[in-house]
Amino acid sequence: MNPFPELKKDSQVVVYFWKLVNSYSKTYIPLMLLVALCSAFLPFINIIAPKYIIDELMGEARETQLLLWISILAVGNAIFGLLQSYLDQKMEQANLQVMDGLELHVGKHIMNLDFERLENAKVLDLKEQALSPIQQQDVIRKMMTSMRMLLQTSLSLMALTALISTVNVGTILLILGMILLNTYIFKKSQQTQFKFYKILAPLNRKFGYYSRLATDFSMAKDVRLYGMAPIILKKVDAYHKDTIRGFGELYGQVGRYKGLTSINLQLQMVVIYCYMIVKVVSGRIQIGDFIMYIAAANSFSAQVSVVFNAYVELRQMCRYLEVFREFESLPATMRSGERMIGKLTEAEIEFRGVYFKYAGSEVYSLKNVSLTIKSGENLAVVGQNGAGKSTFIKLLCRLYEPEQGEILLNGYPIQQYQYKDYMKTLGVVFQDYKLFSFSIKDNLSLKFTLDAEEEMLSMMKQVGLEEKIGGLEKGLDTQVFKTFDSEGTGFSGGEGQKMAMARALLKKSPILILDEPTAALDPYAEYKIYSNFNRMTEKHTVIYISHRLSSCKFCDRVAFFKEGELVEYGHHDQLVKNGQDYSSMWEAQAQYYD
Ligand SMILES: Nc1ncnc2c1ncn2[C@@H]1O[C@H](COP(=O)(O)OP(=O)(O)OP(=O)(O)O)[C@@H](O)[C@H]1O
Repeated sequence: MNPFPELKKDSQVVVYFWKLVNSYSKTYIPLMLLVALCSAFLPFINIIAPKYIIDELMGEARETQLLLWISILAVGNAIFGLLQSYLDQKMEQANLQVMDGLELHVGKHIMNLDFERLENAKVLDLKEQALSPIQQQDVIRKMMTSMRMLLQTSLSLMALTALISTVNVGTILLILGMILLNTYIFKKSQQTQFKFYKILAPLNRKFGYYSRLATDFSMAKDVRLYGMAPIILKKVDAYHKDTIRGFGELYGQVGRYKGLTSINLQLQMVVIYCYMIVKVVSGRIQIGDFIMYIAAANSFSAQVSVVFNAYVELRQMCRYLEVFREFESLPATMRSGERMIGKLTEAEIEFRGVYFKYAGSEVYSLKNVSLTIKSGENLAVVGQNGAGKSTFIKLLCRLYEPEQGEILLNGYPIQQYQYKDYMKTLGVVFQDYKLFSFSIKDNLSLKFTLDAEEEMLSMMKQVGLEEKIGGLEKGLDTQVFKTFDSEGTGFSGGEGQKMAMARALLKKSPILILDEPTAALDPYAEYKIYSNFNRMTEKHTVIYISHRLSSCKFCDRVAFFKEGELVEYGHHDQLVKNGQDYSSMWEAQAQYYD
């Protein structure tokens, strides 16, 4: 049997995390080494000093010698104790620093993950399996502690082996044999826990979702109006039953393993005591030696157990952390090119024979789409629900990659540009835009300068939020929502949409994409926005999706999508004249405006 299976793989995991830990706290590892050194040599005072005290008591009983050994015992323990508690407290601080750093590390990784992966159940389960051991089971700290225990006990063991060998090498072999057995039992118990945990991860993800349903304010309306509480509670109850049953089985098994380990240890001590008593009775060792060897054997046994258990635990932690590395190394399918964009004044977009279908879907959501949007042009994208309009936008925003064909910006495929640079060229308002619980200023996402504040206020006026902001005591510094500030402000659907529009316009990107930008606006606000629209967007190439065809009139071109295909393309008047689907849709809407 190979006692060190997969040593190479584990060492790589350990080295990777050591580096990671070190990058977040420079003191963590040196402190850990110092604690290990202190803890390795502390047991010796308590093993050796009592022997000399007893020898002295059994012999000449000199007061000075007795006092000396008792002082060594007391002062040594006190110094080590103080030092250890000081180091432990420093370690706690360093540990907090590391944990915060890792949270940040994980957060950054998730924010940079391909968007497409965030809707893949397997990736989401992997994410749960990777993150929950770090966030909830303290795996990194356990790994580092195992490393420390390995180091400190190895040092202790070297010294203890030398000490015990002076009485009998066989004692060491006996202890080692018993401990190997215990280690095997410990390993089994660890494997049982790991298997259970893997089964639990997807269940936990579901439970997390159900809990959010119950507590998330944004869901509260639907939950109440559709009487969803019993369904949610039923699902939570089923989850609880499953997990309680699973934990019951797990604890039963782990308990049996612990019982076996304890029986083993008692047996081992009985054998050692008998052996040492025989030695004392036959006059081969003194009482002082008996006490010292028993203490040394006890300590040796405990330390070897710690070494093996620390090794098994370290390997087990590596299993958890491997999953984290697997998650972290999910390849980015989004290519980022080398081409820089710089400050663009012109932005011409071209779709060339683009095909796309969503992962797991048989049907193409976009089929052979080709069109060119000239720099500064306004394009309206229209079509029935599910026609492919948002997909067209998502591909342009690089949330997904086309399966066939190309999308070009100023003549170069968009994948050839540096990803971050490309993102700067887009100002987007999605249908499900989000406002954050930050100040209005932060929501508008500009670095604060005096000019920027004036610019923001002027934009607020253009989008029709002037009165709203003017009525707020703290103006642009007011918090959005009341999550962290009871004086925070809420936004109606239409006001929120105006904020999202202002944010996109303030980004001053050459391309502006608006997905139903006025769906939540009242007719007066919509009229106001549209009468300003051409002036507000004159420097942009604009693409916007709308179901209100009246708004297509002021656009340079209209692209009409049907079942993923671009079936009509041209100016509004021309498409109305053509008498096809667009014109039918126009007439259907126009009758409500007559
Ligand atoms: N994430 C997804 N996974 C699988 N299929 C999707 C996904 N998103 C959209 N689809 C499908 O792709 C097709 C095009 O959807 P898309 O959202 O682009 O339509 P749309 O024209 O924007 O519709 P709407 O007017 O309702 O917003 C639809 O058949 C839709 O069901």
